[in-house]
Amino acid sequence: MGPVTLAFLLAALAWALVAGAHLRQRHPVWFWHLTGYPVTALRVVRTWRKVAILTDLTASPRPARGLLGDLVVKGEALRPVAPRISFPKATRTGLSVLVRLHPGQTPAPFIQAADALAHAWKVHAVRVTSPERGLVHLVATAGDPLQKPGLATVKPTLLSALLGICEGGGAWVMNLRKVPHWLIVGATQSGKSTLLARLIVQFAPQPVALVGIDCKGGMELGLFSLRLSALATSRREAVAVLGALVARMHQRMELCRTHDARSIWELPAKLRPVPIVVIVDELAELYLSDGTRESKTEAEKCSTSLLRIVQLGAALGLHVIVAGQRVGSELGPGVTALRAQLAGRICHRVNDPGTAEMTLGDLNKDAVAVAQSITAEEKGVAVCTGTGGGWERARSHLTTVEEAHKTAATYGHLTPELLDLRKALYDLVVRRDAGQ
Ligand SMILES: Nc1ncnc2c1ncn2[C@@H]1O[C@H](COP(=O)(O)OP(=O)(O)OP(=O)(O)O)[C@@H](O)[C@H]1O
Repeated sequence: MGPVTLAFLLAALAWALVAGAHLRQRHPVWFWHLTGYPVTALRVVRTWRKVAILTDLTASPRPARGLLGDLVVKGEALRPVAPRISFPKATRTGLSVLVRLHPGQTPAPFIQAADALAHAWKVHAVRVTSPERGLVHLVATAGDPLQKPGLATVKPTLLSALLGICEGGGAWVMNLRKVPHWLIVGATQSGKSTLLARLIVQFAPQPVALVGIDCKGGMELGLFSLRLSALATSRREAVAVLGALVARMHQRMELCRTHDARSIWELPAKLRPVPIVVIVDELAELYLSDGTRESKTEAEKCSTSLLRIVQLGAALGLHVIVAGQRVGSELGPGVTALRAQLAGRICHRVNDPGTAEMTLGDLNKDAVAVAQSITAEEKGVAVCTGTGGGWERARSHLTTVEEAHKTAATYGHLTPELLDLRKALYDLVVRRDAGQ
């Protein structure tokens, strides 16, 4: 090889490296389609049989026992057959494979083998779902898209909030018209309050009343006080606000009954009351009692009112979003009933397996395992339900204090007046000043 050819080859290599780096940064999806996908697809096809055998995903056409003269011989089948797979199809962030199950096979061993598949295919994660009987869908994500999340775009609709991005690259949306009440769980510093802030930023421009209950002295939700129709910063205030909301709920019931409507959405637009979203930061502050009669009574009142709102409120335009570090029965007898009514679940990093189990366990076992694997560095990362595919890993958009102030100032004039709630809070002040 002459020096000119060598120089040309080196220049071409250097150009390819620079172009590759540019493509990877500017057009990661193209980069994946041109480079990562072909290699990974070939790896999937080449390793499938071996991986299937090692992870017990095969079936044997012959029984694993036979007769040798008068002896029954038990042992491994000679030729285990791996289930058939489709050719891997490229997705924006990885690839997907459809597996046709052998008769007698179920998706369960595939869910257990997901980690082994991710290692064999050298991808970040493999998700297993079963879109129809006899089929298993394996979705592999090449890298972790939540490391440097961008922000997806969606058309804004009433009572829906774009929270961040899902692992599959789609938008993470909370839609209260579809799932009316939500539970957000996570250890301290896992990202709960940031998620609540994001929710308020998203609901602030909408014709929606926002009511805050932040018994940590209003430190988190107080940032948005200009856009909140009421803010309770202690449990005493929470009792008053929740009581007023229950009374308001009964008025709405009567209004619907008078107009033969089964929900506020069936009422004529000019009669329809404004939807109310109640946001509770740190549930435990409402339930825990120091043993005194007064604190027990307050906790019971909070528990009863919250439960009534989540049981009856959805059709009446009352929605509840509750955040807390734990949601176990140790907080009080009402918590388990409340949790059962909060159909939407979001689980950030947790300190103990029990909390992840309580938050997601009734939905999907492998969602629990994924929630437990969220590390302390992955702030804002959570496993969420209600995304269409059962559950998904997602990361919220980081809302800064400046953004919170700006939102409250910009949309403060849209705050609906809920005079009964304000009056309930005012009466408390009057009673306190009167020494009652
Ligand atoms: N989506 C995110 N992306 C990047 N950083 C985040 C994200 N969400 C939260 N954080 C960071 O994590 C830290 C803790 O977040 P946050 O206060 O929301 O946690 P928390 O669960 O409410 O904690 P606590 O229970 O102690 O109030 C914040 O400093 C914030 O900057």
